[in-house]
Amino acid sequence: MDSTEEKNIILGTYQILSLLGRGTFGEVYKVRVLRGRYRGKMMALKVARNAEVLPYLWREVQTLLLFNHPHIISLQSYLYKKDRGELYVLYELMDVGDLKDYVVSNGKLSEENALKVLLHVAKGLEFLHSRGYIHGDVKPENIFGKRVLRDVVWKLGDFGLVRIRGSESIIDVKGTAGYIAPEVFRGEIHRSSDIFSLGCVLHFMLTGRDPFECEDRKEKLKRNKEGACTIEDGLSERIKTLLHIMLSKDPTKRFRTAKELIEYMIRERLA
Ligand SMILES: Nc1ncnc2c1ncn2[C@@H]1O[C@H](COP(=O)(O)OP(=O)(O)OP(=O)(O)O)[C@@H](O)[C@H]1O
Repeated sequence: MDSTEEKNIILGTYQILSLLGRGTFGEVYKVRVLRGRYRGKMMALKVARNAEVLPYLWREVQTLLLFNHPHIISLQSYLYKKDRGELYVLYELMDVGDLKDYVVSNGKLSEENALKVLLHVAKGLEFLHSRGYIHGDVKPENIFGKRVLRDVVWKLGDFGLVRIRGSESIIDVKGTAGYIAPEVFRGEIHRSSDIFSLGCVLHFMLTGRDPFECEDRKEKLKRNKEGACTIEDGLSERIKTLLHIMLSKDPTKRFRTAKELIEYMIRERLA
């Protein structure tokens, strides 16, 4: 560590203000940019050191560089320090944090708020889907909020498992139990697999639990593989109908893409 880093300055450019969190890649810091194009701005800097997961972060970097959308987290720049085996990635700061923490701290969302978040994320996904990409890891931890005036804008992040449609004949099962579409366990993935995961996110926002929740982890995984979800009682009929479509075991019975979901939401006055 050089002397500038001792003063909490990374690469002579980013002043660390706080630690936002730790993930499998390394740490994410809230930083103030001290020079260059973004001078004076607060941003999120990911410092990735774990060699095993670097390829996933590279995939995210390569994908995000191509994307510019109000509901997809934006990547400002990156730097690879080959000698140290470290990748530094600068993102826009999502000051509300992720949706998982948001629901855990604020409690379940009202239907109106949950539908608002759903629409924001669906718009980000629509952009991806229309370009032939599948996100592959839609879950509350990968959805981030940012305060804009008095409102919160929600964006899709974490593109480490992104895929181009049809690029792999057999796929590995990655993701988080509770949010994986059942066909993914059979080595199949479609854009509608993201719709299934987003349905699980909607269930989580409204009830505080994913639709496969149970004490026993093995049993939960089994239920997820079988697509045996339990939709909690107490939700309105229109939400239950929406969840039944999104969480359908058969991928062809779901919305095929996020565009179809948005069209349905508009038609049914859910958006
Ligand atoms: N742009 C951002 N703005 C604000 N907070 C962020 C941002 N990116 C990540 N974080 C926070 O930093 C922490 C670590 O995030 P990170 O994305 O590195 O985890 P991860 O390694 O991807 O997670 P996982 O281990 O599930 O893959 C999380 O708490 C997350 O909410």
